[in-house]
Amino acid sequence: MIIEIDNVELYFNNKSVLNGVYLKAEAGKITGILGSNGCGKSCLLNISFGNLKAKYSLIRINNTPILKPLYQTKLVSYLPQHHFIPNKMMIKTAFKLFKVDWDVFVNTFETLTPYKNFYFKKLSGGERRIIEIYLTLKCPRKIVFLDEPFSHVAPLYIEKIKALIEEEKQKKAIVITDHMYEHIIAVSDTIYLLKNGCTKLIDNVKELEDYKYLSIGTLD
Ligand SMILES: Nc1ncnc2c1ncn2[C@@H]1O[C@H](COP(=O)(O)OP(=O)(O)OP(=O)(O)O)[C@@H](O)[C@H]1O
Repeated sequence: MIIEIDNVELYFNNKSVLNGVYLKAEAGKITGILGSNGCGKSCLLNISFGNLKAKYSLIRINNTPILKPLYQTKLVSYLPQHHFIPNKMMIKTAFKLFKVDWDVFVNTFETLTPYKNFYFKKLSGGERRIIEIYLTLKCPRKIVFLDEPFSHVAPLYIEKIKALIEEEKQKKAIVITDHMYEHIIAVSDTIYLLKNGCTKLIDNVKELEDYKYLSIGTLD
């Protein structure tokens, strides 16, 4: 499975946000997007998922244009930047809805074992995020978009999430963005820098310094 996001143009009140985006993600690879605050990363994921309408955008899957919002195809799961599971939903209900096995989950995240019958509102922000990331990654969808999965998550859990991402990439196309650039660089097979509304394919991570995303010497 190959997904391409092409020719995206997005404006808010005549201000251009995206104007020359091309991004390709494929099963077996993790595609990372880096970029500074406000450069349009979340907008790009929302446009790709289909819940934000751009002036122009073209999504192709295996070379075939997708003319309806991607979320209507049941091919994609999406972790937005903010909590998306309702406060009043029970955790076990969410696992059932996403068709994800609770017992396998608690094998990896033992400390969350007592929470099966809790409502989401009873969890800390990070605990909630871990469950949302896990459900987004593990549910039976072929394309996964992850917007800031590492923020608000403790270092040990970040390592577990990275391992899960590596595991899931074998059968899924995963697109990921986060400001924790070291983790994005570590997991990604392909990296795009989003800058001035355009994506730039990064061949060598030192280019992240040349394009002034990172200070010179950061990666030494
Ligand atoms: N609904 C909206 N109306 C007007 N402007 C918006 C709207 N949503 C986003 N923007 C603007 O679009 C730009 C891109 O926003 P976006 O959230 O995609 O950035 P981002 O790269 O994800 O940033 P961050 O890393 O800080 O989360 C920003 O300048 C933002 O102010």
